[in-house]
Amino acid sequence: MTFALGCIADDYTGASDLANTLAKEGLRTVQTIGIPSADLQLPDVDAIVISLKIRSIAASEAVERARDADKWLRTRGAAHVMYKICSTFDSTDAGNIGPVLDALRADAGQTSVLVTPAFPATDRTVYKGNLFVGAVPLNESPLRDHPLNPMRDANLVRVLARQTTGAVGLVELATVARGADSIRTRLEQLSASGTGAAIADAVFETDLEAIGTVALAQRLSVGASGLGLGLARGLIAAGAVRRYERLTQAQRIGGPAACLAGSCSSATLKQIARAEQTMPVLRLDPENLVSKPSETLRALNWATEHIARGPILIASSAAPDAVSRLQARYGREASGHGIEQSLATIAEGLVQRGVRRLVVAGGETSGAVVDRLAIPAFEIGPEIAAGVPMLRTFGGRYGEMVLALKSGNFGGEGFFADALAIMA
Ligand SMILES: Nc1ncnc2c1ncn2[C@@H]1O[C@H](COP(=O)(O)OP(=O)(O)OP(=O)(O)O)[C@@H](O)[C@H]1O
Ligand SMILES: O=C(O)[C@@H](O)C(=O)CO
Repeated sequence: MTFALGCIADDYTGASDLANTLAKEGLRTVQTIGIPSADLQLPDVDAIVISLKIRSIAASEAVERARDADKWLRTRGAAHVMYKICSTFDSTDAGNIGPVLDALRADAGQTSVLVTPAFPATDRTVYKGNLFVGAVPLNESPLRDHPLNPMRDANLVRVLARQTTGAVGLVELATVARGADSIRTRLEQLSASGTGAAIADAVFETDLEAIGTVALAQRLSVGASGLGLGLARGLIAAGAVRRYERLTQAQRIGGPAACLAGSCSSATLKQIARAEQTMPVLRLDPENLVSKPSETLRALNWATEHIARGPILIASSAAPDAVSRLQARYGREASGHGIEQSLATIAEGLVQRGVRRLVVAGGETSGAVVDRLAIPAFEIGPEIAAGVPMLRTFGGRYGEMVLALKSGNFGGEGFFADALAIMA
């Protein structure tokens, strides 16, 4: 097996977002869940995206898993590995972006690593090291109330410096806008002064193309899907990969369809409210989900009543004040993990009742669901919304299924209906 680009994603929705971008840019791409087992026959591809679930676990464990994935990719010939993080830089002062970056950088024998979460397609831009979500700095966006990693500082040089052992520098937009040579020169300066990570400003796709070109000459880069776009265009421009036309039509799979939401992002809350106008929606009791196993049974009984008549949505999602109250009572990790596992149990019950089309909202939630269903890999289908492709399972115990794993903040208000329309 040979491929041009190896990627490691810190969560599953992030992985499908990156896989979507690479496929859209013309790279034949497969998304694997964890390191592929020896007996999984992967198709011929240009890019492999290994999905890990390491965004919110202990830093030492995240480092170990990322290093194993990196080793797997390198021993199969990956000259460049991109570590995919969230476009809203989801992390805490304890990690995990910094510790993973430090470890992969040391393994790659590289001095300075380019880092950018910019992703213009979803309005994430970086200027003077500050991350903007739409028109506002990260700390003024809804991410300031994220249930697991509240983002209260928009300055990524500062944010990353608190997580890494090395110094953090900046490649300013004026430098990026002058093109690849100018970025390379700045990176060499930062490297010479021993700077371990360089946050790169980027506002437009042309900025990411220039950053991608420079990154490809190195062994490691860190960023969100915008960086993936830059790397993909760089590979095609260099003739390392021939552009492939992605499928824009999904093959029909049919059968019952369901949506599950564990994301509490403001985008997902609006999408659930909109879905209530078009499909039956069950709002779970989050307190019962954490403390009483019977809540999952209630959900599955409700689903059994409705599923034959059309798609349904089951959600644990709640507004920030309700999330805070639950966390104060049960702890942030215990409530998050408890709800994820309950939603995974509901997903498994739905699939056992014949569901083969499943939409999941939320990165951690998607991770728990996909793990419970023991899906080994996905082929990348048509795009549903920016950053969200339709995924077709590759192998696995339930046969062929289609899924959409939606990052919490992605998609328009009609996302659930949009996804179901494509996953016909
Ligand atoms: N009502 C609730 N109260 C407290 N926590 C909740 C509630 N509903 C869901 N959660 C937890 O909130 C977390 C949401 O994280 P998740 O990654 O699934 O969504 P997200 O952060 O919006 O998505 P992404 O990571 O893709 O941006 C999960 O741990 C989930 O179990
Ligand atoms: O980059 C993003 O914003 C998403 O792919 C993601 O990682 C959210 O979990």
